[in-house]
Amino acid sequence: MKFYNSNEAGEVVGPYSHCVAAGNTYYISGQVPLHPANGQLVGSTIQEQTVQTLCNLRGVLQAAGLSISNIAKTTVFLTSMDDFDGFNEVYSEFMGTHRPARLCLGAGEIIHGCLLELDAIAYKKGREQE
Ligand SMILES: CC(=[NH2+])C(=O)[O-]
Repeated sequence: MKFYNSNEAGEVVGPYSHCVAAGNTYYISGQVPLHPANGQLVGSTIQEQTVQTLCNLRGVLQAAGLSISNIAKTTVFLTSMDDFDGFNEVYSEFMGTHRPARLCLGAGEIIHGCLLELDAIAYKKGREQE
């Protein structure tokens, strides 16, 4: 396995790595809307927080040599399903024409009062098994 961490996604907030590759499959830890530079929550609306979360996701993807097109599946946790449309608005723009599989569900509480958390599984062809 190979372990990746990104300065563009901020410090991890617990005992885990930003991303772990097992062969050609990459497991990206839950991303939240905390700013990479200072760890502070960015934004108060679901749109603002989704932008920061996806920027952090992009930072992790880049650290592992991946891009959006490598994402096979995401899991999204929202503290309120009333934010579903607002989240989708930003997520859809971020993904462009790429449409990974997805699970989206409501969560009781997310660290630091974040409105969402999102993790991802990505795939990259041609890596040696490690
Ligand atoms: C924020 C997060 N990914 C965790 O596991 O605590």
